[in-house]
Amino acid sequence: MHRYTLRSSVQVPLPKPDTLSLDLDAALARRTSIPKPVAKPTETLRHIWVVTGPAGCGKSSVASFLAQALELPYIEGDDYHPPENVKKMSDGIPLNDEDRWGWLDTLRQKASEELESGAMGCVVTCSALKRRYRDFIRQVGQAEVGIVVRFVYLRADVELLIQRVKARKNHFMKDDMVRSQFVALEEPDSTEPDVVSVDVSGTLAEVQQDALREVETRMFE
Ligand SMILES: Nc1ncnc2c1ncn2[C@@H]1O[C@H](COP(=O)(O)OP(=O)(O)O)[C@@H](O)[C@H]1O
Ligand SMILES: O=C(O)[C@H](O)[C@@H](O)[C@H](O)[C@H](O)COP(=O)(O)O
Repeated sequence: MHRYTLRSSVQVPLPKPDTLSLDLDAALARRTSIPKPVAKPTETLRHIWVVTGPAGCGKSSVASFLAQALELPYIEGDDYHPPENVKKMSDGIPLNDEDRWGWLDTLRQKASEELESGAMGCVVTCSALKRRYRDFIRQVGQAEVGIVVRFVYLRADVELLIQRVKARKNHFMKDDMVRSQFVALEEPDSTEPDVVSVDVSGTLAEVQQDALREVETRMFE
């Protein structure tokens, strides 16, 4: 488990009145034995980790793992689509920009709310297929000091994701939608340095560990 805290939680027990000593040496020794918290400037940063990529790339499977490992709240993007979007996707019709803006806005609001209510960060799933969608989510970090938005892009080829979505049960998004996701996709490149890219062709356990390693590396940058 990994925790990152805003302030040092070092607890120094106060001596009870009857054990107070007037011996100066002992008092000094006691003082110098108190560990001083080491303040890292980045400890005040709180991250919104947005796990992105086309349908079937493993957003939910990886993000829920990250949230658990990092002890952060988890926001499942698919839970916040309005019914019209779910109906459209269930009918095999890809969403367009207009369908997505309200949903993206809801997700970034939910993420901000988690931080406002005291969370040290949160993990969100959102396909965020296009650069402008990612830029829209980035605005949360630009609006407030101490909040950092970072993206984990789960990278795979289309055929692999068709297979994975085909095998997935009980989801409104079916495999016939995967190609349209790749048509819409604008893969992040080096012009988006806040994106970490993780190859998802390995087993789920491998991908989860790779993603966690990448996130941990950047947590205190
Ligand atoms: N690395 C992986 N290897 C094998 N199966 C995977 C892997 N990642 C995810 N899956 C499976 O693929 C399906 C899609 O994963 P999911 O997490 O729902 O993706 P997304 O949320 O991006 O649509 C699920 O059935 C999941 O169990
Ligand atoms: O689990 C999935 O299959 C995907 O997450 C899927 O539900 C969809 O990608 C998005 O929720 C929104 O749709 P767009 O990707 O078209 O924006």
